[in-house]
Amino acid sequence: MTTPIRFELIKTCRQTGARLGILHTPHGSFETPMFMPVGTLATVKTLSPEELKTMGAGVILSNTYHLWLRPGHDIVAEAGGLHAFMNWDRGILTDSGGFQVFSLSEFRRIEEEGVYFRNHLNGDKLFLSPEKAVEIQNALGADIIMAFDECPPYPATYEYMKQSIERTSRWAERCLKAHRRPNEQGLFGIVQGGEYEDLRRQSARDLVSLDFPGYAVGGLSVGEPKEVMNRVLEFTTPLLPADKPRYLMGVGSPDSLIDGAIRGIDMFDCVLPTRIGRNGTVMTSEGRVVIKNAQYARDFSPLDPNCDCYTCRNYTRAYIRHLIKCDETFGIRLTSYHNVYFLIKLMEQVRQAIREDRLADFREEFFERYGFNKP
Ligand SMILES: CCCSCc1cc(N)cc2c(=O)[nH]c(N)nc12
Ligand SMILES: [Zn+2]
Repeated sequence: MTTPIRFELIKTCRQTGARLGILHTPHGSFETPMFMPVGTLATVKTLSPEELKTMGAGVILSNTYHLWLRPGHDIVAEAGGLHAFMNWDRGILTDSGGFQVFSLSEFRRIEEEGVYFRNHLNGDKLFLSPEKAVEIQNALGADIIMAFDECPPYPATYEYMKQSIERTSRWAERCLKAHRRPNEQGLFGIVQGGEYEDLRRQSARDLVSLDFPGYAVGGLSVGEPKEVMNRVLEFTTPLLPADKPRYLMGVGSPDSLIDGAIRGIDMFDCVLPTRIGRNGTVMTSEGRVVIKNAQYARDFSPLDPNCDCYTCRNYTRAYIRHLIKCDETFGIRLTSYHNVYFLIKLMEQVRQAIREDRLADFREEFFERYGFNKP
């Protein structure tokens, strides 16, 4: 079998152990560590593919659960798959849907065969299994697809977590068997286990024995303190093969991206930049700015004086505040553009710091300026 996904390790930062790599996919090769913007319903909200390319996005995400419900994976397949449907010719990754079922739907029941739940849009009864999740992702046609997993809430008891990861491992094997396009789409396994080191080891051992082309660390960014996330990463990423890509799911604040890269993560995704952008909050090199605040009414400087994005080169805080206050769509386009650009460029700076073996120094400088070190 020719694997469609290959990770090329370029170098390791001598200061931190962070990795500089290249993720090779059927739709291009992209440097890592990378930030992947999320386009849940086949669009990164308010941004065009051309804008995403201009800012340097390589892989974007879409969502099995949402696209299954609307417009239906059969329609996307008829369009020629997600790349054709959304006019995106670079990398696409789809999540398997389990997380969204647990986070969006009520009245759910988890059984060995799969998950019974209600459609969050109309209340219809639905069932999602490892086989169905892979069937949908095979139809959507993303370059990277994810195994169907359970992401237990935080905190979860040890007993609950143990039976959950053992079922997730059985589901992972069923996903591999159900995968119909292994030469075109790389199926990643998702390590679970919460904050329990022995369960993380058990989950990683099970999944690595199945030899996936890549691995995700799941079950984080679910409300746990950042110290817990960092501790879990410290003992989990070394369990994963060094020659395979490592994807930390749902992680996206600037400090977590830097701390995740330091702990050996290559790929990140998060809805944060577009989600906070829609309520007028932006990330800048000097910390977060809530643009609606009255202090910006006569502030004719850019969102971020150290940013060269389209928004920061052409518009002022006063103008963007005005648009957001008036619910003008162009306002959230400008904040979303800047926020996605900010995280993509942050990862460029992280990669440069790895090249120069100075990621720990970069972390110190960035945290100081952003205000992460403030008590
Ligand atoms: C488009 C969204 C992708 S990431 C969603 C996500 C986010 C977080 N935080 C955890 C998980 C997880 O454990 N499993 C799965 N499948 N997905 C997760
Ligand atoms: Zn900007």
